[in-house]
Amino acid sequence: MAFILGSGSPRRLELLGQIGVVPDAVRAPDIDETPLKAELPRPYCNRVTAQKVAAVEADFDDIVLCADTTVALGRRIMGKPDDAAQAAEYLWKLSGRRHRVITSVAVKRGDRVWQKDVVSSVRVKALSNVEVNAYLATGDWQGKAGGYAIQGPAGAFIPWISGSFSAIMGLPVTETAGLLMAAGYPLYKEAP
Ligand SMILES: Cc1cn([C@H]2C[C@H](O)[C@@H](COP(=O)(O)OP(=O)(O)OP(=O)(O)O)O2)c(=O)[nH]c1=O
Repeated sequence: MAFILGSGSPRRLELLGQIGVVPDAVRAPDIDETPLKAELPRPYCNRVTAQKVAAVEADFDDIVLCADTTVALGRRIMGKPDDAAQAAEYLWKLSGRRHRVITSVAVKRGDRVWQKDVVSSVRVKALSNVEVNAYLATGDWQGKAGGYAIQGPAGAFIPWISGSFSAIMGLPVTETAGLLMAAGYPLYKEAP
């Protein structure tokens, strides 16, 4: 049995490391992340995660883990911004409001899949021009759902969350540990 991280996200590799899990291989899934017409954020996040875990090549007895993080403002899905202008648009929409961050995690082994969605709430302070421009200049928004990352400089814009910090960052460590154990991954080896 090999453990395969089906993700190109350095955050997910780091968060797995937090619980002592080091993948035998890292394989980024290549799927179309375009939302379906009128698709709501949570079903979208769940569907994309299931597609990611189905797309990663692995031997039958390997354990594969994939996840997706989606920022949702009401019914609107905010993916990874294409450019700085879209990141700015997202930040202004999030400014002074509360939004949800959904992370779905899927673990596959053989023909079984264990999957869990974690929904958190995040409040962003009312942002100023100076704050938005300074953040955009860092480039930290690149590759981040909603155009920000709580673990980086944008942490200064977030006075309150309800939910899971690690889920907002990309991988909920509690739920991930549970899914890995369900799939038979030896997370906590018994002392001999
Ligand atoms: C909201 C938020 C997102 N993110 C990141 C986590 C994810 O890497 C990214 C959301 O994009 P995802 O599509 O979930 O993941 P990815 O494309 O980076 O990697 P892969 O599909 O190969 O697994 O946004 C943060 O790092 N911090 C945050 O606060």
